[in-house]
Order: sequence, then C-alpha cells, then structure tokens
Amino acid sequence: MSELLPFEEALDAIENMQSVQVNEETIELKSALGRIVSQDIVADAFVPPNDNSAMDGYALRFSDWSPGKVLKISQRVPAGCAPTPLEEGTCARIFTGANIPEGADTVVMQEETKRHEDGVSFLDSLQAGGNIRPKGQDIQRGQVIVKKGTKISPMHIGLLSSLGMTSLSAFSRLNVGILTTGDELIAPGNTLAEGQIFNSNGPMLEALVTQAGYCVSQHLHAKDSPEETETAISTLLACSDVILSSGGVSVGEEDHVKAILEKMGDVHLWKIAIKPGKPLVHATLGTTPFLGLPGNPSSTLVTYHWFARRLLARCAGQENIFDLSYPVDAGFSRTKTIKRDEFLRVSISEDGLAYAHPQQSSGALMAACESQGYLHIKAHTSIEYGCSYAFYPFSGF
Ligand SMILES: Nc1nc2c(c(=O)[nH]1)N[C@H]1C(S)=C(S)[C@@H](COP(=O)(O)OP(=O)(O)OC[C@H]3O[C@@H](n4cnc5c(N)ncnc54)[C@H](O)[C@@H]3O)O[C@H]1N2
Ligand code: MOO
Repeated sequence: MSELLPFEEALDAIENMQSVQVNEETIELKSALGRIVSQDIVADAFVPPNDNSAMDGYALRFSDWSPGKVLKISQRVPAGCAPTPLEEGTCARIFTGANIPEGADTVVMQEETKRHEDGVSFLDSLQAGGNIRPKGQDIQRGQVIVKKGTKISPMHIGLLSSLGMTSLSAFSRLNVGILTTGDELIAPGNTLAEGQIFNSNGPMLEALVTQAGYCVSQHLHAKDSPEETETAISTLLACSDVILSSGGVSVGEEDHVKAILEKMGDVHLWKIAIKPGKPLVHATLGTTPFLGLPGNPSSTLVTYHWFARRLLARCAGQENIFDLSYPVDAGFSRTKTIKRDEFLRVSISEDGLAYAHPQQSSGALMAACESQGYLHIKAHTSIEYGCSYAFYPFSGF
C-alpha cells in the first residue's frame, strides 16, 4: 500500500498540471448556459441606469414634508416614462421601477399616505431618502462583473442581460473522448451471453460529461487487447481535447490501458490512496490529457467526481473550481480504519445525521442512486457516532 499516492497530493498534481486545451469564440448569451467566460466582462453602464422607486407611492422633497401637511400631486410617473423636475412644494404619484423626478429625494409607499381632495399627506415620521434604489445599486460602470474562467449560470445570464448584452467571449466547448474497455461488456440493447454484462460506465460517463456542459467527441469500446486499446486511443486522440477511459487500469493480465499509455506518452501517476478508485492513472499523450478511471462502476463515479471533473474543468478554462461541502455528524460508528481516504455514499436523515448506504461495494451503483452525497473519511480515521465529517452533496458536483 505504501506506493499509493495520498488523495490530496494526487488532486493537486492532476489539477496543477493541466492548462486550457481549447480556443475562444464569441457566443450568444442566450445559449451561454454552462459555458466558460474567456475574458473578464467589464460593465459599460450602470444598473439600474437611474435612481428609481422601490415602491408604488409618492415621491417628494423631504424638506417639503411636515406631519399632516398636504402636498399637491403635480405629475404621474409610471415605470418606463421620463419624469419632469418636481415642482417645489408638490409630490409625484410614482410606481415601482419608475425614475425619480429631479428634485425628489424620498418615496413614501402608498399604504403610509392619506389621500385628500387636493393632494396627499404622509405619516408623522418619514425617513429621508427612503424607498429609492440608487443608480448603479446593482452594477457600477467599469466594474468587472464576471471574471475570466467563470462558468455561466442562469443568474449570470440575467445579470448580463440587465446590461443589455447579447453575446460574450467564451472558451470553445471541450471535446471529451470516452473509451470503455473489457471483453465482458456489451452495449445495452443487446442480449447478454454467459459471462457478459452491460456497459454501464460508458453511458454514465457520457451523461456526466454532458451534464458538465462538454461535448462527447466519441465513445469507443475496446476489448482487452493491447492492439484494440491502442487503436481506440489513437482514434480518440484525433478528435478529442481530453480522453477519459474506464477499466483496464489495475494489475491483471487483462489490464492494458496503463501499458499502452506508457507506450504512447507519459504516465504521471498511478494508484491513489482512495476508496473506491485506487488504480486511477493520469497521463498525457502529446498535449492531450488522459485520465484512466477504474472500471468498477462506483470507482468510475467517484474518480470522475473527484478527479476527472476537475481535470475537465481546468482543460475547459474554468477557474476557482469550488466543491460545496459542510460538516455533518455521522449517525454510525466504525472502529476499523483504512489507509485510503474513503468516499462513503451517505444520506442525511431527518435527525440531521449522515447514514452510510449499506452497500458500499465499488461494483455496486445503487448506493450512489439512493444516497445524497459523499462523506469524506480521511485515511487512518475511524468513524465516531456524533462526530462531524465533510459532506459533499451530489448536487454540488
Ligand atoms: N490483484 C488486484 N486486483 C485488483 C486490484 C488490486 O489492487 N490488485 N484493485 C482492485 C480495484 S480497487 C479496482 S477499482 C479494480 C479496477 O480494475 P480495472 O480498472 O482494471 O477494471 P476492470 O478490471 O476492467 O473492471 C473492474 C470491474 O468493473 C466492471 N466494469 C468495467 N468496465 C465496466 C463498464 N464499462 N460498465 C460496467 N462495468 C464495468 C468489470 O466487469 C469488473 O467487474 O481492480 C481490482 N482488482
Ligand atoms: O479502488 Mo477499488 O475502487 O477499491 O474497488
């Protein structure tokens, strides 16, 4: 076990080695969801562009007010129209979002006013400057509002639209090649012969890559032969920015991926102190990064989430990759410790405690489907009931 690379070291090594693998292009904002910004976006205007009313009510000069005093309504200002300067000693009927007339400095919501035949009077206590949303409250002109390397969310689309933007510079979509390996595997939709199982990692990896906003350049399957493995990798190299594979990275005679990577390029690391996912291999073929994930389905998932996801994000140009986690108390104990960092598939129960799914085998995928996230148990650490451990919800990945 001593040759296993500690989890954090492997994470740093893989992440820090990668550089952006794609070009940049101009894209339409309306189709920018999930794309990665390639240049800082600087606001060319203020949002909101003018002081405006936060309420339906009346705009006045605070100095014109005194308790019970009736002010004549000199103009009506709905949102979307240009008000005239406010006459001295009067107020303006105003609506939410409407620009504040020049001279007015306070808005009073209509529930706090009294209508009279000849105007409006206000509460006995008024707050000067109340209910006005100042120009630039949200965005100041010249401000960097979205940083290079940011992944565009629906909120960013809203923010950029508030500036009137319709396009932006983004990194080109990353093309990810997927290789699955194994004589025993056949594609879903066929009939299983004895000894065969369906290829489930391939479709899962395609879904994970698609969920992250990248393109699957091609998904190939290779039998457990060095020749087929090499041919498939060469084909993927021609159409991919990055390649992910599943299976064939352990020590068996039928595991050829690592040997072929050594032949075709440089292997940087192999075997990491994590469970599940130990025999992960990281290589570069020319300039193309390659991550060989172990074939057990939960090992594939865990190594995708922790390593491939970050590597792909880096290659796609994303910066500040952040994993949402918070401490959760364990609802169970385990005195046995292991030498690997472990990612238990757990659910948070109504009592607020984390419970491990009973089936943690790396060959079983149901645990991930029936759980809410990972509880990270560091190497050489026992689990004590009521003690907290880092919980990473799947929704954060
Ligand atoms: N002597 C040792 N044997 C193994 C070790 C070890 O240290 N010494 N490590 C074990 C660990 S841990 C893992 S994880 C696996 C990983 O092995 P491979 O990456 O070489 O994967 P395969 O042997 O090709 O497959 C493992 C398992 O997963 C199934 N599989 C593979 N691909 C798919 C797929 N696309 N869809 C569904 N299922 C798949 C495959 O049938 C095997 O059952 O090695 C251990 N062995
Ligand atoms: O690392 Mo393996 O995934 O323990 O089964």
